[in-house]
Amino acid sequence: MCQSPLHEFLKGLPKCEHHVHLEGTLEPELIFELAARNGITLPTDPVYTSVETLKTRYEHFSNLDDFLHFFFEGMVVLRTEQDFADVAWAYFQKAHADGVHHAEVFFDPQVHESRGVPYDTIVTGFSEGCKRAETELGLSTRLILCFVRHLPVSSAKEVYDEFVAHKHFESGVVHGLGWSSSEVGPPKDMFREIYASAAQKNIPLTAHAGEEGDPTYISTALELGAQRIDHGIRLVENEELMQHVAREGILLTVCPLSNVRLRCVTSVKEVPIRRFLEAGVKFSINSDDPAYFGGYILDNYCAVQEAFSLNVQEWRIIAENSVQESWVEDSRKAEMLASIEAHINEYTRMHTIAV
Ligand SMILES: Nc1ncnc2[nH]cnc12
Ligand SMILES: [Zn+2]
Repeated sequence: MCQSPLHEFLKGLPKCEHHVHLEGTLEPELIFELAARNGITLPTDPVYTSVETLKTRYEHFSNLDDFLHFFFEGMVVLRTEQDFADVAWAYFQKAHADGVHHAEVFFDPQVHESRGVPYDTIVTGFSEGCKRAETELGLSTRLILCFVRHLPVSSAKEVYDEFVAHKHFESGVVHGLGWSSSEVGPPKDMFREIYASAAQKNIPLTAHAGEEGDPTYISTALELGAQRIDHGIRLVENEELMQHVAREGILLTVCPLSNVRLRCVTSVKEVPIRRFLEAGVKFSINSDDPAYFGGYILDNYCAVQEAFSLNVQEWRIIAENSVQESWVEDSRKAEMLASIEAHINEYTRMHTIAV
C-alpha cells in the first residue's frame, strides 16, 4: 500500500481505465496454470523455471521490444475461449477492487491468429469476460481491437476484414480500433488504409504513439484519424502540437509504471503530469500491462500521487476528464460523474470534520 495520505481517497475515487492490454494482465501464476491445462511446453529459457524467476526477469526490461518478447511469449498459453474469458475475468476483478467503474480494454487478435487461434475464439472468449464483469461487478466495458506494428500490414488487413465481416462494430461486440507493439522502426503510417476505411464507418480510433517515438509519431496518428493517443508522453517535446492536443481535447492514456519499467523515463517524476495539467492536456492514468509492470491502476494513481503530491482539485480534473473522454453513452458518464462528486464531497466533509 502506498504511504500517501490520499491513499484511501484514491482507492475510492471512481476510475476509468482506457489503456490496458488484456494479454498484459496475464499473471505469471496464470501462465503456468494455463500451460498445464493446455499441455503447452513453455520456452526452455531458465526464466520460465518458476513464477519467481519470471517475475524477476520482468523487473529488468531494457526497452519496449525487450518487454514485447516476453509479452508475446506469455500469451501462447491462451488457446480456448475459456482461457480468454478467464484472463479477462481475473483482470476485471482486480480493476473492480481498485475502484474502476469503466474499462476499455485492448486485445491483439493478429498475434493469436498467427499461432492458429481462430478470430471467433479470441473475441468470444474476451467478450464473455466483459459480459461477466458487467453482470457480476456492474462495470461498463469496451473491447478495442489492436493492430500490431511488428507484423505485416497484410495480416492486419485480414483481421480487419474478419472484424468487418462479423459486423462486430455494429453489434457492439468490439467498440473501437487501436494500434500497438514496436513503435520505432515500422512505417509510422502503416495502417493508413485501414484507418481511412474505419473512419468512414465512424469507428472510434486510438493509437500507441509518443511512447518511445518522437512527437511525429503522434502527429501521424492524428493525421490518420486517431481520436485518442495511448501514452503520448513525448508530446511535451513539441509545444505547438501540445497546444493543438489541448485545444482539441484529445485524451492521452498515460501509463506511468509502464514508462518506468520500459525505461522511457527514469522515474515517475519524469512523466510530464504537471506539464499536461498546466497546458490543459486531458489525460487518464492507466496500467498498460499490469502483470508485467508491477502494478494495477491504483498503483499507478498512487505512484503519481507520490511523485507529484496532487491536490483533490487536481484529482477531480483527472477523474472527470477520464469519464468525459470515455467511449460510453452520456447516461453512463452522468452516473460516473455523480459518483466522483459524491466521493469528493464525502472526503471533503470527513476531512473538514477531522480538522
Ligand atoms: N506499452 C506498450 N507499447 C506498445 N505496445 C504494447 N503492447 C502491450 N503493451 C504495449
Ligand atoms: Zn499499451
